[in-house]
Amino acid sequence: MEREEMKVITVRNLKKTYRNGVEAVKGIDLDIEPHEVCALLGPNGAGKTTTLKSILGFINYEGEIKVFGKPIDEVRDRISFVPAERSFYGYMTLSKAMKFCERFLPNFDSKKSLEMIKHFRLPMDKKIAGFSSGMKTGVYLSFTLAQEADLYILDEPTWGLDPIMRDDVLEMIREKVIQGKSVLYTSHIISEVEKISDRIYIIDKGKIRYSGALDGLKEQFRIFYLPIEAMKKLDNRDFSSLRKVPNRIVVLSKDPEEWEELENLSEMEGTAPNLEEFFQFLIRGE
Ligand SMILES: Nc1ncnc2c1ncn2[C@@H]1O[C@H](COP(=O)(O)OP(=O)(O)OP(=O)(O)O)[C@@H](O)[C@H]1O
Repeated sequence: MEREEMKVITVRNLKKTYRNGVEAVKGIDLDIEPHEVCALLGPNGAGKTTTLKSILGFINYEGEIKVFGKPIDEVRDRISFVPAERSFYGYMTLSKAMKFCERFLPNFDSKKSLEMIKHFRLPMDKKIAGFSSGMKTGVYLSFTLAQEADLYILDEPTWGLDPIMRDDVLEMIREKVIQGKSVLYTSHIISEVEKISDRIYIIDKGKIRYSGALDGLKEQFRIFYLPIEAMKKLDNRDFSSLRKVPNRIVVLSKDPEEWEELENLSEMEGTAPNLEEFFQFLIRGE
């Protein structure tokens, strides 16, 4: 218990079934460590937003969630977030929304926010409802990242941004960790996750399919390309994952004892997977 209190977020057996019967999250555990960028990576509809909404206490759920060892309502002042829906400021102009933030967001740094608004080249006198999706993302980031907090929870923080702005935002996120803060964010863009995350949770169909440090992947797994005939020799074997590509079977194996045998069959050394390959295996593996 004492060790768990050291964690930034602990999620235990989180389940969420919406009223329409959709089981969006089916019993997941998360441990978000301090001073890390942790990514929740998954395809559309995987349950990422539902997980963040549960952590933020915006929806009812089953299971246990603690943030800084406490229920979320006791630590809200230490958290800043970008929500999935970017419609909160509705028909306010950006300058009016800014005044709203100055009044209601704890530890809000107006100067920093203005700098970011300038960086995103957002017009102060126009209504936010008329902004493009990338501009709306810019608005929320300009408010959220200008708030002094210990934990940043960001739902798709690069949604709609052009590649240059996207890179800038990734740097801003990384910068938070350098300053000693912690970040949990969702994404379905693998290259982004690879660039800035220390730890990843891959989620699909409401379940965690992989969790661990990004570096750990390359040490733990090997990929082998085998001729189709080799498949017979592998019958009834329980590999981490198998995929078919034209004329080849691709095997992802976590068992070092197996690697030599697979190397002989493929007549090639196994390679460490990158995140893209690994993700394809988990999500599209057979
Ligand atoms: N309010 C809701 N009512 C009913 N079903 C919902 C609701 N919100 C989400 N869902 C469903 O729950 C599942 C998980 O959705 P969620 O938004 O958590 O996924 P996601 O991983 O964030 O997806 P995306 O990357 O597309 O935003 C989906 O099947 C979705 O249709």
